[in-house]
Amino acid sequence: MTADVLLQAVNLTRRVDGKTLLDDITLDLATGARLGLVGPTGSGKSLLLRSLALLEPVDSGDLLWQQAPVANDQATIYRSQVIYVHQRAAAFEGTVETVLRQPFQLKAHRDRHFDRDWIVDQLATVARDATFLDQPHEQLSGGEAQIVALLRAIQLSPRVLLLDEPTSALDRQSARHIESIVMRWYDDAPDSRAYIWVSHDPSQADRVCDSLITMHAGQIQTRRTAP
Ligand SMILES: Nc1ncnc2c1ncn2[C@@H]1O[C@H](COP(=O)(O)OP(=O)(O)OP(=O)(O)O)[C@@H](O)[C@H]1O
Repeated sequence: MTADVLLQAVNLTRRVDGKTLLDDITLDLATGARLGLVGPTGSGKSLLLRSLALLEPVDSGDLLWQQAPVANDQATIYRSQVIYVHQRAAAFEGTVETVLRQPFQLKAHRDRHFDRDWIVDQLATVARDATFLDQPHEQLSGGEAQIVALLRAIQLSPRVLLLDEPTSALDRQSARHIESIVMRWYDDAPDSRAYIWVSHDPSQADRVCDSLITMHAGQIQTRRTAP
């Protein structure tokens, strides 16, 4: 099957206080891509991912979604297709179920409905049962909060996940749980989905990525196929 280009960054550049933080970044993300983003601390990985998620501005360059520039009035639609997952999940009030239901109150997701059975099925793959939904979110462990953050995103069926070190603060088992949720989302529709995964863990990058981009000082240094 031919891959379709979903997301394209063309010559993205970001400068702050005379320092170039992103330097002429060009990359494509096609359907089926499992792209790893690696590089030393401060090389610009998070900033790039956040720029792709429209969470940070750029000074120059273009961002294209399915070959068309992302116009200001399409940002909401774009954000429902391209979801950024932070390395530490935000804290929320209320139960896990309340937190998972919240996105459906937004205008952008009004045509969708919370699917409790689907969530319970997902939780089973990470050794949690339905009672997990009744737990207060603020009492969850870091790993559990990250599971909720991920399920909150993927229940919306995004085409692209931008995963910013989603397991860096977690123990090994929790990290594997996060990986299994992402893989399940990807494997459900690999011909229409893709992700970028920032990781400092080479064995994880080998496990979850097919190709790797290495950043250094705001630039793309190398592009290669994962071993
Ligand atoms: N909004 C911002 N305004 C100004 N400087 C920023 C901003 N975001 C990031 N930076 C700077 O840009 C550089 C790259 O930061 P970034 O967080 O993207 O690095 P990183 O490669 O993700 O690092 P790490 O692996 O430690 O997470 C750093 O010097 C950082 O201080």
